[in-house]
Amino acid sequence: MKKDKSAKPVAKPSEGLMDQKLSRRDMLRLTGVGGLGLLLGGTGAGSIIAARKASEPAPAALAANADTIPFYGSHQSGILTPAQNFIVFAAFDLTTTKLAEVKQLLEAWTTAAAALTSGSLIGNVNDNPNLPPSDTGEADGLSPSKCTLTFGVGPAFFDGRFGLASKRPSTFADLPAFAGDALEPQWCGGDLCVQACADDLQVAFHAIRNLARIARGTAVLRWTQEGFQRTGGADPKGGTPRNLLGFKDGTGNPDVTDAAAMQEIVWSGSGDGPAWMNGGTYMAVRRVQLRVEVWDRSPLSDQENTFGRYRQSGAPIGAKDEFADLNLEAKDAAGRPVVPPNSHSALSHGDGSVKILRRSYSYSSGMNLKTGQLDAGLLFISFQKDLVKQFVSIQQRLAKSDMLNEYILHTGSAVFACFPGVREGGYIGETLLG
Ligand SMILES: C=CC1=C(C)c2cc3[nH]c(cc4nc(cc5[nH]c(cc1n2)c(C)c5CCC(=O)O)C(CCC(=O)O)=C4C)c(C)c3C=C
Ligand SMILES: [Fe+2]
Repeated sequence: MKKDKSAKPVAKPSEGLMDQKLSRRDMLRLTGVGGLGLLLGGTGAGSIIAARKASEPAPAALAANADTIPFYGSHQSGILTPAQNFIVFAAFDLTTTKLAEVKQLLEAWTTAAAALTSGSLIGNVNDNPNLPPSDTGEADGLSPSKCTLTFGVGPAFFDGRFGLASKRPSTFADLPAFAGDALEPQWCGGDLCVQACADDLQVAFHAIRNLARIARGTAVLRWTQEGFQRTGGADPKGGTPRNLLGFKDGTGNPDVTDAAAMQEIVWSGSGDGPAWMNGGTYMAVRRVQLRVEVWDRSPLSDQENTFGRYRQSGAPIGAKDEFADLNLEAKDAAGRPVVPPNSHSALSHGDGSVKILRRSYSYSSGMNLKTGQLDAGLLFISFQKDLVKQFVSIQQRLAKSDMLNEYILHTGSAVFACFPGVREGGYIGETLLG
């Protein structure tokens, strides 16, 4: 992570608050005024924005670096972006009831996100010995690591607090209860979400930590979950990653380079809902615990029948190639379906007309001290233009009769409307709040 040259004080030394000697009491007073005032002795948004001089390159201009994913664009990054190695997912609750403060937060997050994804330090107070640095520092010297930050709002955002009830997309609501759900409130919901993905866990953690810090006084963390896939270093060929049940996971995903397919499956367009979501998408998040100990005692043939795919190759049962089409009509010599109808692949595929874009990560959160079992699983994330027609219809089929249900437990659930992309000079959520 490079030092942002503009991190020097904008004011002349004798003029700026940042250059005055401050007593410990002054500092406590300044840092106690809430997140957006933290670091800054004033509006957080204003001071963060002051961190980059107009003459210096905007973060998008730095995107030439192969390690940088552009932050600005017509869609948010972190959706079609090939999955990076790590995720730190964070859901936030707003503590303010003032819409102006929410807007101020999203403006401050925009400036911070542009810096975080381009590898710059946040803010202009990083070398004043008398103030807490505006960037927490753990990513100093690290590359941007393809960091993406994806922002969304939950259905609760449209309750009475901010006068935005009329802007709620008509079908945007918490997911219905599904058979077998074992949801725990600590892994559910949120007014806002930030999905931080990067090829380095410390870079992704740093992003969430600093966004949470900036939010102080306006929003608080509600829940977080870290996740991982195999790294590019361990799998330089970049094959389909395997989940913690040992199976390739992502094979049947639609092609993200097919713009027409993405328009059909992922992006909300004109006529699909409110204009403020044009170019946005809806995210479903499910924290799914895996009963790995039970799975590990199951014979290979049971495991393969459960997914309807071979473990080694990832090919559908009866086929050789990982990417062969699922043939759900094929029968064996005894007239039985080759791919079990209650297998995960058969049920999630259905008749093939309803698709979603999955972008999940494995997680490992230690162990259950009572049972001695691992708390490991899948942070399932999917993007779709219509949660009800796409995610809910598939999950209803799975919840009813998926053979995989014996080995999984859905413990967390949330949905978010992910805004369209941010234009340079604009801010996250501008189409809704502007
Ligand atoms: C409601 C949506 C889905 C949930 C929840 C879900 C959970 C889940 N999935 C796996 C592992 C695999 N899923 C696979 C395919 C697959 N899964 C879904 C949907 C949900 N999965 C879809 C739409 C598909 C693709 C179907 C198709 O059209 O081919 C596979 C097979 C390989 C692949 O295509 O990725 C695996 C493996 C787990 C472990 C899990 C919850 C813990
Ligand atoms: Fe699946």
